[in-house]
Order: sequence, then C-alpha cells, then structure tokens
Amino acid sequence: MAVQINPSILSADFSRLAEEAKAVEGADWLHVDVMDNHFVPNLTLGVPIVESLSRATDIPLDCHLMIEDADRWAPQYVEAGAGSVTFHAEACAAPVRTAREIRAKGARASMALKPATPIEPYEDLLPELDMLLIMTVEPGFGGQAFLDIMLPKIRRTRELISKHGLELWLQVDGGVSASTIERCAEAGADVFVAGSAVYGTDDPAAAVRMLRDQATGATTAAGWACDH
Ligand SMILES: O=C(CO)[C@@H](O)[C@H](O)COP(=O)(O)O
Ligand SMILES: [Fe+2]
Repeated sequence: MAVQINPSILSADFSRLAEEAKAVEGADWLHVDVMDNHFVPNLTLGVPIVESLSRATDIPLDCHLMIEDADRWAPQYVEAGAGSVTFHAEACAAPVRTAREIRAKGARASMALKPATPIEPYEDLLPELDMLLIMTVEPGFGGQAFLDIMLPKIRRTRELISKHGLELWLQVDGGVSASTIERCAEAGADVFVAGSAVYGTDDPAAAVRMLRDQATGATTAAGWACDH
C-alpha cells in the first residue's frame, strides 16, 4: 500500500465537523487532536465529539491523545469509534498494557513521542504497537513551524523498524506541508498528518492529493518500500 495522508481537524471549523470531514474525501484517516489543557496548554474535544464524528464520516478516525492519564482514557476512545488511538509515552504509566487493551478492543495502537523524547528507550516496546508518532512540533497547537532537527530521529526509527522486521507505521505530525513532506518521507515516515496545509487551503481534497503525490515521489526516490 501507499503512503497515507491524515488531515488534522484541529485546523478545521469545529462548528461544521461533518462537512469538514467530507471536504477531505480521499484522505486515509481523519486525525483528531484531543487536548486536555494539562498535558498540553490547549483544550479541544473529547469522547462525545469523537462518537458523533465517527457516525458522521466513513473516514476512519486517528485519535491523537494529548492528555494525562492516557492509560485510563485510551480504551474509551476505541469504544467511541476511533480506528487508531495514539497515546503519548510521556503521559502513559503502562504503555504495554494500554497498547494491548487498545488492540483487544479492535483498534490500532500507537504511541507518540514529543520532540525531546528519544526513541531508543522504547525499542523493545515497538512490537506492541501498530504505529509510532514522531512529533515534529511541540504538541498543543496547529500551524507551528516544522522542527527539522527531528529528521535524524525519524531516520533512526525507520532503521529500528527495518532491523526488527516490523510492520509498524511511522507517522509524523506538526508543520507537515508541501515544503517539508518530502524530507519526512525521505527520512522514512509513511503516515503524514497535515492540518493547516490541508484546511488552510481553498481546496482541502486537492491539498491531500498533492501531499500524497509529493510523499510518494520522495519515498520512491529514497528507495525504501512502503509495504503496508
Ligand atoms: O497534534 C498536533 C498539534 O499538537 C497536530 O496534529 C496539529 O494539528 C498539526 O497541525 P499543522 O502543524 O499541520 O498545522
Ligand atoms: Fe496531532
């Protein structure tokens, strides 16, 4: 399968979420940023809105939990209809148990790393996950500038995935746009979250197609196969 483009509804109009989901038809997943004003200094939405959104769109929901006490909350987002649930390593006391619980309830389990959190301590945990998210901005807000100092971490993570022969997807989130997506793809990312670069344009569906073309081209040129 090809690279995946996941528009982030953080940059959409929250009063028209169902329509905003329709505006990105063709996207692989809809990225839903859940923030609790504790783990990050911003507050967005929670379980009831995820439940409503999952009924309003056929695009599967990729829930990115930027919340404390992720162990307790993550399974509730699966029950609310998320197809993929990402908890932060920094907010999770029992990542193996939580990942297993997410999978047991039928969703994909994913773990996110803030920019200052290294991947190396989590190497042995990777087989428990379906996706790893490398933040390329400090979590909390859309529209921030891409941190290109994260590129070596993306590269090292791709090497670990290859070394262990894992099927793990590698997602990047934050500042992903037409001017940064190729560098992410070349470094080894295969799932791309884009908020302002999609919803900040007049034609969000066309933006998704353009980002997909760019990422596919860079992945092919880099010579590593995206095999999911
Ligand atoms: O998780 C986050 C921010 O914390 C992201 O998902 C943003 O919503 C991405 O927005 P852009 O940087 O693409 O505008
Ligand atoms: Fe996100």
